[in-house]
Amino acid sequence: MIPTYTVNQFRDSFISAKTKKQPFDDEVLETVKKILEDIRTRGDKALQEYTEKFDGYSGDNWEVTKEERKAAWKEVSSEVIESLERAAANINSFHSKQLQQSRMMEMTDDIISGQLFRPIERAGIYVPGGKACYPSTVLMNAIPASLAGVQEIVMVTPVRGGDSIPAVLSVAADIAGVDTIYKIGGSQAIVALAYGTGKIPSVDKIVGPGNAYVAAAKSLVFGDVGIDMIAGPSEVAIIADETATPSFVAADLIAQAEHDEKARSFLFTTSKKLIDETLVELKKQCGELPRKDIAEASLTNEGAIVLVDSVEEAFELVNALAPEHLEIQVENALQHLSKVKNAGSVFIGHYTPEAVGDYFAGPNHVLPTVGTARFSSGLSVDDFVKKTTYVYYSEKALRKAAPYVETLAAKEELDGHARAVKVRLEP
Ligand SMILES: NC(=O)c1ccc[n+]([C@@H]2O[C@H](COP(=O)([O-])OP(=O)(O)OC[C@H]3O[C@@H](n4cnc5c(N)ncnc54)[C@H](O)[C@@H]3O)[C@@H](O)[C@H]2O)c1
Ligand SMILES: N[C@H](CO)Cc1c[nH]c[nH+]1
Ligand SMILES: [Zn+2]
Repeated sequence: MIPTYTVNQFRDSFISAKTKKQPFDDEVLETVKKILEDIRTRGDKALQEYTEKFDGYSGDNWEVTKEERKAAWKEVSSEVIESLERAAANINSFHSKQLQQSRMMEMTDDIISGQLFRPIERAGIYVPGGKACYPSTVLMNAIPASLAGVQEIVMVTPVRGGDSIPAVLSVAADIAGVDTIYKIGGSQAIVALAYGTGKIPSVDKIVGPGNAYVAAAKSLVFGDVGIDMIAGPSEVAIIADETATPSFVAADLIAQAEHDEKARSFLFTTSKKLIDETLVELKKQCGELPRKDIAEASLTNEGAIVLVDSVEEAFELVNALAPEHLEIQVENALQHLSKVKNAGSVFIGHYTPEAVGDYFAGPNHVLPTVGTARFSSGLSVDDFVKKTTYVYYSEKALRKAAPYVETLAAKEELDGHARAVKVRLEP
């Protein structure tokens, strides 16, 4: 099952530059480059061929119709609808506090400066669908976009067998304010959203998690469109001491591992006893799991348990790892929050499983992975807002600034710049 490492072995295997994980390999990148060129050249025809090849859907009409979206509500149970609506309310409430107004930074008679906050006009959201169905990811992607005031939210997600997407995704899309849904997925969907294909309109920014093909496509289209991040497989790091409950720890490691064979679940603990008991629990709990094979492969090949000398040492390793999710299951957990430097999202105490954040608590679950939490953040309203600065100077203000601007322009040997000031102040 999940291997144990010493602190040094863990550093060498997971943190050192040489062994650091990449979200996709060269082979995936080459495949996606070909798909990109082909779709840019042949548009809808190529999109249809790739969608048939990878997702088994051969039709050439990808939009989920208004009638289908209406009918979907009848296929979803009232419990699921209520859960989605309650989750959406929490996500909405958390993200609404991220909204910012355009603002003036300075306002005198002679100088005005500030920032205009404007929403992106068209956003594309990717909802993964290869190995599981993620209505929660519809909410997490689309609610911040809706709150930001995005004019058109276009969702893409692959069919999962048959020729339609799961009804629950359509219901979640309605709840979250998605305008249009296309049943396309993988790198072909990202390329279609980036450049348009005839039937699929292009967007200004693409957000959302996905597998290696999706990540590679996002990296290739970046620049022509905006992206939120290049995400790798899901991750959780748990810091636990002797007060942690082995069955809770094991459950949380498994909850991440069941996403994907490549998902990464780590336990850093000061307690040898907790390790022994967690290993027993992992065996027991995996046995009961429908997605047992995925979880076991993930834990065995990508997971790690590390016995540390102190909680401080655990934080040092976690900050170097910069995991997507961090759980702190130690005594007085809240008091350790200030030790967190690098993590996408933190879950504090014995009764805050990451799963409550995945679905319900309010913070976003689209988060930086594979160490990118060192320099980036999870999805938020900010991802859908552009900030344009503005400045006004009166003649008097320009006169005061002129010597400094002219000196700097001269230093850069840009006489035209100096002239643009001088010409205005000449008698
Ligand atoms: N961070 C988050 O918020 C979050 C949420 C949900 C899921 N995830 C992660 O997202 C990932 C989802 O991956 P997934 O595979 O389930 O769904 P996915 O929708 O990202 O990928 C499936 C698509 O990949 C394409 N594909 C598959 N094999 C291919 C091949 N050989 N060549 C070219 N294209 C191919 C197909 O078009 C298919 O539709 C998982 O790693 C999961 O852990 C993250
Ligand atoms: N844990 C995932 C992000 O890594 C998000 C998710 C969606 N559904 C369940 N979990
Ligand atoms: Zn999850």
